[in-house]
Amino acid sequence: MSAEIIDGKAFAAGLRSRVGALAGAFEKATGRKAGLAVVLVGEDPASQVYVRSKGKATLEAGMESFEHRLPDDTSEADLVALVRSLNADPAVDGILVQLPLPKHIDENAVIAAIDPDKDVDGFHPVNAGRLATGLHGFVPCTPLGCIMLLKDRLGDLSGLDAVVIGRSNIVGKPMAQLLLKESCTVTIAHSRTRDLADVVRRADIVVAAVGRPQMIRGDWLKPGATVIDVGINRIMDTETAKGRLVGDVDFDSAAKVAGAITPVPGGVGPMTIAVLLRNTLVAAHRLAGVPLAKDAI
Ligand SMILES: NC(=O)C1=CN([C@@H]2O[C@H](COP(=O)(O)OP(=O)(O)OC[C@H]3O[C@@H](n4cnc5c(N)ncnc54)[C@H](OP(=O)(O)O)[C@@H]3O)[C@@H](O)[C@H]2O)C=CC1
Ligand SMILES: Nc1nc(=O)c2c([nH]1)NC[C@@H]1CN(c3ccc(C(=O)N[C@@H](CCC(=O)O)C(=O)O)cc3)C=[N+]21
Repeated sequence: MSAEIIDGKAFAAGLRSRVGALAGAFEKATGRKAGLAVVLVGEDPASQVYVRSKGKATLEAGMESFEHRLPDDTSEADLVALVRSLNADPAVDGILVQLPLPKHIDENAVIAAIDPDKDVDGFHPVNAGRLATGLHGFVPCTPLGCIMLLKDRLGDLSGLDAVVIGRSNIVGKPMAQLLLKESCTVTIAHSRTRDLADVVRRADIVVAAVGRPQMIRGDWLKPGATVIDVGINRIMDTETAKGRLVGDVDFDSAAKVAGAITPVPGGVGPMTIAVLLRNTLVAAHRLAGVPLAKDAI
């Protein structure tokens, strides 16, 4: 058996073009473009790549992109002051502060300073609380992108056994909340989980968000399972002696057992950016008081 490859890149391209069309309609209705502000502190090369691709995608969708690059030694107070000025800026609908931040800055303090109604990452405790209690709010981009791919492939997820590996605030926990909302039976595994292989073997849906290259192997999977690989790990390829990107799942062995699997790259990553644009467009409509049909995107 060989798994179907879930083409996140193609799905994300479709989502981006739908967002683009609605962004055009928003501009016509309001006379201004929806705007996303991205804040990057420091020179981390991976973060710089992400921020550049977010900016490019924002412009391509017909939205305004505001990039703020701050030096590594920026103080927490200065960063919070910038966030507050973006909260107050009527041209800015969405605010994203790229993580991780330098060690001397308290990430929670910065996230808490973001206006929850501009928090398109969905990281603010108010939005986490809204998700946990079933209220409308912003949902973190990566988990929301994963749910879109799962529903596209499986339709109704109700009653399925789902295992999420990882319990971070930005991926694992909101992912589990979303699967619960879809009426899956959800298990959250983490570094203290005993016999992870045994937990994974029960699952119809496996979401891997660990940060350990190729950790989840094909022989752990239930045959036919749907595997969503969130991991982004840069490793050195021993054969070519070049760096390459791999997920948290050992793709080759998993693809022999799974029913469907997302690749890395080209799976969840592109969805994260497309959902970010979607969330920004939703924020713009709410802030401008322009209605957007519930299932428009
Ligand atoms: N595609 C995309 O758009 C995105 C990809 N990522 C990628 O997803 C991965 C996870 O990111 P993130 O959630 O931020 O990472 P974190 O490091 O915040 O969390 C990792 C989680 O994995 C758990 N874990 C670590 N080791 C093991 C183990 N041996 N067995 C089981 N669980 C383990 C940890 O458990 P514990 O809590 O016990 O420490 C923790 O809950 C990374 O590769 C990251 O690069 C992240 C964001 C977006
Ligand atoms: N405030 C904040 N919000 C985030 O959403 C956020 C963040 N901080 N910090 C870092 C992580 C990581 N992340 C990714 C986004 C896109 C790809 C992506 O597009 N990946 C491509 C490959 C890109 C490459 O080649 O490097 C792919 O998987 O195909 C990956 C990872 C968002 N994150």
